[in-house]
Amino acid sequence: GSDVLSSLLRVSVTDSSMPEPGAAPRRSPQGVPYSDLPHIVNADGLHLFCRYWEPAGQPRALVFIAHGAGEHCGPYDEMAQKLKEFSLLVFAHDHVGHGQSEGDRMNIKDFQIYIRDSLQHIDLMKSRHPDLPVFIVGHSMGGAISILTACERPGDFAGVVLIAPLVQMNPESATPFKVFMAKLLNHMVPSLTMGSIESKWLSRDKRQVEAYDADELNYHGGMRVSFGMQLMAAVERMEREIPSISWPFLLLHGDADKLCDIRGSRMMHDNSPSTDKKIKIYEGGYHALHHDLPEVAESVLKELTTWITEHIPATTSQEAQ
Ligand SMILES: O=C1N[C@]2(CO1)C[C@H](C(=O)N1CCC(COc3ccc(F)cc3Cl)CC1)C2
Repeated sequence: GSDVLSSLLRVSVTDSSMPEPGAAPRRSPQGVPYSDLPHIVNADGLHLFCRYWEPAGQPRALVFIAHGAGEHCGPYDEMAQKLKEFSLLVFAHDHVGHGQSEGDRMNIKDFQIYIRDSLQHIDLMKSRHPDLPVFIVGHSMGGAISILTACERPGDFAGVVLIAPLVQMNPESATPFKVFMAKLLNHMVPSLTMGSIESKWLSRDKRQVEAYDADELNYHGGMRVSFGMQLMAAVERMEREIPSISWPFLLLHGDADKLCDIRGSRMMHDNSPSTDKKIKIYEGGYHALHHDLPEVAESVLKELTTWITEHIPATTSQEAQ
């Protein structure tokens, strides 16, 4: 009847890209309007907080930094500042559910979302600097994101630097019984949380461990079973991809790492067909090498800046000179 017609007429076609007039601005988990923060909006409409470190002169290359589980891209400021000194344009974002980005804290429906969002940000920066080579630097879970991102675009990256990447499960934490129980629990209570990341294993430098524990942008809660399953799925995906990895990479791993087993890095280095690959083992090094004892952190910065700058292709104009 006419009331149905009139109610239909009242339906306003809302254009999702334009906020409703008078709609409250989208705010970060810390309450800051995204209109005041550098950000991108991912394919699910979630706002991701971004950071950019732009060199003064012409940049020589783009470097995307992928942070790990439960942390955010802020702690990479020192590394990014160093890369900026070499005229590299560094950019990063807080992955969904991390730091100042939207999304359920340290949880993800599908690990592929991290890779899709990274490619969106990389493609955005490539569109702004079409002639620059692109590198990725990834730590821990961010290393897994970096590996799977480079595998999706095998010819697109001049190089990938992996700092203690998550490649294989820690055998102690992934005994067949524990994996079986995790899968069983995932069906029954996926939101059940397991233990949280033990910060004492992050670094031998207790000031770094204290900074991590005090950083409110880090997630200090327990790890959901469902999140652990996504990490396991990513590990299985990498196992399948490694035999076809042919892009250049640098692996840095501590042999006292208790969070991401060094065997994963050794396996990747030994089994990938890439002809341009390097692994550097830090004796006694803990997980977050870039935040380990000062001499280790310094060596990591030197290794990665040297490796990246040596992997910047000479531009045709230079060759012509
Ligand atoms: O400086 C830094 N580094 C950080 C924090 O701050 C460490 C953290 C990070 O990414 N990981 C450390 C923990 C690890 C747990 O792994 C699992 C747990 C349950 C499971 F079922 C399957 C897996 Cl694979 C994943 C990788 C980033």
